[in-house]
Amino acid sequence: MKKKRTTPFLKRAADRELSGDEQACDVEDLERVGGGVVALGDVPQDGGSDSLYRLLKHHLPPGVFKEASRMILGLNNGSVVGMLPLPPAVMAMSTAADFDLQAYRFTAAEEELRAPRIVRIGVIQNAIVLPTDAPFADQKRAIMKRVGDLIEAAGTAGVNILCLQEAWTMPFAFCTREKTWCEFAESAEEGTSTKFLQMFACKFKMVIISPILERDEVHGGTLWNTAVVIGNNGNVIGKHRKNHIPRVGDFNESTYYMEGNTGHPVFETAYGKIAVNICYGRHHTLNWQAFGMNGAEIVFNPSATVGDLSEPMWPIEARNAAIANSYFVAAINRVGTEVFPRAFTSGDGKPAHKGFGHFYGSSYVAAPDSSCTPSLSRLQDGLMVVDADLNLCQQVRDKWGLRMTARYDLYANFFNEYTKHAFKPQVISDPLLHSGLEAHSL
Ligand SMILES: NC(=O)NCCC(=O)O
Repeated sequence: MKKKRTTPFLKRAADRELSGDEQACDVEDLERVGGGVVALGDVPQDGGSDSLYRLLKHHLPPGVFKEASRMILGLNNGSVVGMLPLPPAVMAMSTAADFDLQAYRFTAAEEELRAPRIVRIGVIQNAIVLPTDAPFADQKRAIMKRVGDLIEAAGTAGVNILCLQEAWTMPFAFCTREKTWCEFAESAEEGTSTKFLQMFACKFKMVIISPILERDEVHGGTLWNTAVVIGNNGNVIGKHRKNHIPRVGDFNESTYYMEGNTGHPVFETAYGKIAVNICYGRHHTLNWQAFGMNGAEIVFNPSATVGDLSEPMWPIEARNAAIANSYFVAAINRVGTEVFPRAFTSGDGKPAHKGFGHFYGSSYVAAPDSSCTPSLSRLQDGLMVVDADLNLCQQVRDKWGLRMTARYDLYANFFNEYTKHAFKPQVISDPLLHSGLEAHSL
């Protein structure tokens, strides 16, 4: 019997020498996919298939799959998105700890005056470990242990900048509106998760973005949805608080915290200029744009979102932001199904329920030239490692001129008018609509 492998393809890819033009998608064993196929219209009870990419690989003839993947992922610097070989030790870690491991590389054209600026990006997606009715301290400790194992793998893979998922230290309990979950909040600067990650940042000389539920003791213990940015020397460089708070479906986050007050900071790190657009902010194009205007070269989008609500949007929005703003985007979503002890409702007519639905993982990285990696598993914890030559940002800006043609003054004026109470929409009506003349009489 064939041995089941849950993290199939990049482990093997990294085992062998890759030719320069090798496709990023040479998947051979897709056992999970075959088992997870559902008929159109069915709602999968188990989270469904492992990934669209593996589904296609499994069902298409190889030549058709190659062409389909070129069309889906696009071309990076004129070639298919390349695979990145990883040290065998990292692959061994993914086997031992059973997480999806994928690695790719985005190149840029060689320049005469600038050396390549290659940064190794890592993203981690994970499920909670213990049931949500376990003691909070145990839940948090178990998540930190699990994520610690994944961070070790990222560090061993030589990741320079690592981002975790939104509110990574806790279940995404904001659906419940119960205040007991506020206990998971901690100080951005002094909290246990920050101290925990500072250790890894020092050990691996790695910048780490840590999205947590923040308690701001200085301002009356208020709560925020915050990303803490830890520098490669273990210092806290700064933090960003989520700008746009969802009020959709079971995402009852506005019960807990307010819209952020930190603007659109870009953090200049040893490895490049980075920013964090937290989850629901990805639906707001101006949010993406402001980070770009402040000079971000990579924007991370740590998220927590579920299938019914957003899965069709997921592959589009972060990728579109990378294209529209000529920077790299790393989109990270948690994985698994979280069930809470007490049923809740969200005022949408649905019966009281205890679950949020399936967090579909599918983390990926998109490049400014519209190319994109495949996604991590929809079902499994995962680490994606991506080399990105940041020179690509300026090259794409020079090619497409999107900043130059943006007409910011036009829009500044428009927004200025729009935000006035007396704003009148610029609508030019067909005079015949209100003239009493019927269309058929013309
Ligand atoms: N965490 C969060 O903001 N989720 C909102 C749902 C979504 O943006 O898909």
